Amino acid sequence: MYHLKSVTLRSEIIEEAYPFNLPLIKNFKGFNLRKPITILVGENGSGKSTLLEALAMNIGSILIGGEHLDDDADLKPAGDLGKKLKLSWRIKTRTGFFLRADDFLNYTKRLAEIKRESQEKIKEIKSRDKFSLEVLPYASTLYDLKNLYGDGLEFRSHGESFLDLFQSRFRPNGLYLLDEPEAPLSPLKQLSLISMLMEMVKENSQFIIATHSPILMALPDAEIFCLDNGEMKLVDYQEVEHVRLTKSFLEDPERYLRHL
Ligand SMILES: Nc1ncnc2c1ncn2[C@@H]1O[C@H](COP(=O)(O)OP(=O)(O)OP(=O)(O)O)[C@@H](O)[C@H]1O
Repeated sequence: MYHLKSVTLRSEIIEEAYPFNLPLIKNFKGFNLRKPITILVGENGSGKSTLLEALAMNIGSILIGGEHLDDDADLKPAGDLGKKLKLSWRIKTRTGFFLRADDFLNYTKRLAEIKRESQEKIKEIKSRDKFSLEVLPYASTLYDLKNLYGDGLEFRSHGESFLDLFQSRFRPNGLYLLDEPEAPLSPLKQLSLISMLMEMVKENSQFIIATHSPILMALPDAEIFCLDNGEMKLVDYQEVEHVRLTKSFLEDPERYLRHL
């Protein structure tokens, strides 16, 4: 059984500033989550990330690769919107995370830094006193990193390490908010991601995914909301602009290119 059931507004919106001035938010009536996977599509700037961030703030999700949600000043407006949202749950879960592909690079870099700093610290302490217990916290950090990520995300390509991260951080019964997870992934690896998500759904996890990828939009067991024109509308896969345009372009790229 998946977790989040519906999102509505707690009170009327009277604020004028971002994000309340976005057409999507001005017209927001709420939405139901009737499938384990909810996909948000729409033009650039339609408000997908804003909505995901507001949900993450309301839920108190762990942000992978960024600061703690409450410490990230950029997320303050989304937090204000988050407070206005009323979430109803089938079964509330505290498992899960919020992942923005943009944060991911910082994350692997930061992990590599922590690893290097810990190794250097251990070396430095041991050069002073071979048996010092001061090494323990650093050794424990290295141990945790190895346990979570094996020999290191930093030795893998972006796409590979991104998938590793999913694999190592997914837990059953979680709610996962993913913002454009396709960003570092080849089409083949997007299929791997689909396969991973399908496995996680079998383990009672739920996903809300903002994406521009026609491949990810084809995820089975998903409902697709299109956020264009300031409204949230349920759409069929074949109706989505990204799918229609990509298909038509690939059939005959010249037809488009000669007009550009
Ligand atoms: N901190 C901010 N202050 C003011 N406007 C903002 C802020 N963040 C985003 N916006 C605006 O809000 C609108 C929606 O942005 P959002 O990032 O939610 O769109 P999106 O649908 O996720 O777009 P994309 O597909 O390009 O990622 C955009 O017009 C954007 O410029």
